[in-house]
Amino acid sequence: MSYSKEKELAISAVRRACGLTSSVFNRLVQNEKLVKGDKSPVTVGDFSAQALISAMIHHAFPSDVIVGEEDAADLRLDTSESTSLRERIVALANEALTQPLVDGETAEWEIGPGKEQTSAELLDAIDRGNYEGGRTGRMWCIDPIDGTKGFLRADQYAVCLALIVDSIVQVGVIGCPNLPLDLSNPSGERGCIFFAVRGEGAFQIPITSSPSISPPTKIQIPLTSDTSKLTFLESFESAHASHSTASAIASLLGVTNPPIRMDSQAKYGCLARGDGNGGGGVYMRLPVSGLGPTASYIEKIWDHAPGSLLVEEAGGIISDARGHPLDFGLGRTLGKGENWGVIATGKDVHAKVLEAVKKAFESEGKTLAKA
Ligand SMILES: Nc1ncnc2c1ncn2[C@@H]1O[C@H](COP(=O)(O)O)[C@@H](OP(=O)(O)O)[C@H]1O
Ligand SMILES: [Mg+2]
Ligand SMILES: [Mg+2]
Ligand SMILES: [Mg+2]
Repeated sequence: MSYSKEKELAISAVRRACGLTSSVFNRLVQNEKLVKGDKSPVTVGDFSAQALISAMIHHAFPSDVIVGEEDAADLRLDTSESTSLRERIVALANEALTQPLVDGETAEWEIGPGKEQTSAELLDAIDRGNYEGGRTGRMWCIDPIDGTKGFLRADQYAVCLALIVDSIVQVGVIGCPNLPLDLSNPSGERGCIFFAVRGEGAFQIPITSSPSISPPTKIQIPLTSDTSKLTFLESFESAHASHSTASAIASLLGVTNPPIRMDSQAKYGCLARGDGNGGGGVYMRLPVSGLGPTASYIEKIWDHAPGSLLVEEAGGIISDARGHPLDFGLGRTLGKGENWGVIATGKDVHAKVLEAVKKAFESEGKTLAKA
């Protein structure tokens, strides 16, 4: 099955959302940030980007369901703070929704100039992301700003969108407005969109372009069997993934390159295009405390769905610490007790990395056997 319409829609929605979030950052004021129940931050950028992407999906594929990270409950409150946030979000989402097409975009799903959505429609668009997930059917998965903490630091973040069909990711798009096109030239051009369709390879385009303007660059994880040449890609936030376990694993593999610590699924893009020192990378995400059923955090599907496809299409393997594939059919998360972290790397070294993970756990007194 070809997913060309879905791919085009996803790239167009992600590109618009990246424009929106970049402009929000430049105009962000302090009271435009909320703290969610789990103490994590959310901004007008997160809400308006989810409204935009969800509205575009609904317009193009009205019967598809959506799992989105954010919900509009806080925006529906009858307080002055809520009202002003809501007004900002509606204005931002409409500005992006009604922008004219860029070269190469198809008008089919275009909401278009003069078709502003009402506040009620946009709040409903955000809340359309409340789907509980599941094993069967077509389901879109939105992380409107992945790496909100990076976004607030003016560092890396990503707008992430995936189409999951019967629990398998078929289309994945990751927009990284602040990521250099070439990581070894940090002062060079910034802004990348990564995309993949299952069976068709992984690609990068500059955020300023579209696949029909300039041909996308095919990206690939470098082939290597020498684990000492690997570069680790880790969360910037030490509360999100254990830096110390990652460092123990790197030592066991003889790695000498310093880790790249970066927010968001931009890491999956870096892995897929071979950033580091030419020796391939490893995305390493292990819980800070506990493991499996006792892990301190349950991973969300929107934090990994597009990245997982990008890695597979670039010649990599993604699994948990036991080597089990990630299961996107368990609901909004990768499953309490079902997922044991995330490890992604090139095909040739994946098994060796898992061996090292096992050894590192044993020396921490942890076992990979299910409790
Ligand atoms: N304690 C925790 N452990 C692991 N991941 C966490 C976490 N708290 C938040 N996260 C997730 O980590 C994501 C960022 O990924 P990374 O750590 O690779 O930068 C966050 O996405 P959002 O920023 O979209 O909320 C959030 O979903
Ligand atoms: Mg969040
Ligand atoms: Mg996220
Ligand atoms: Mg997010």
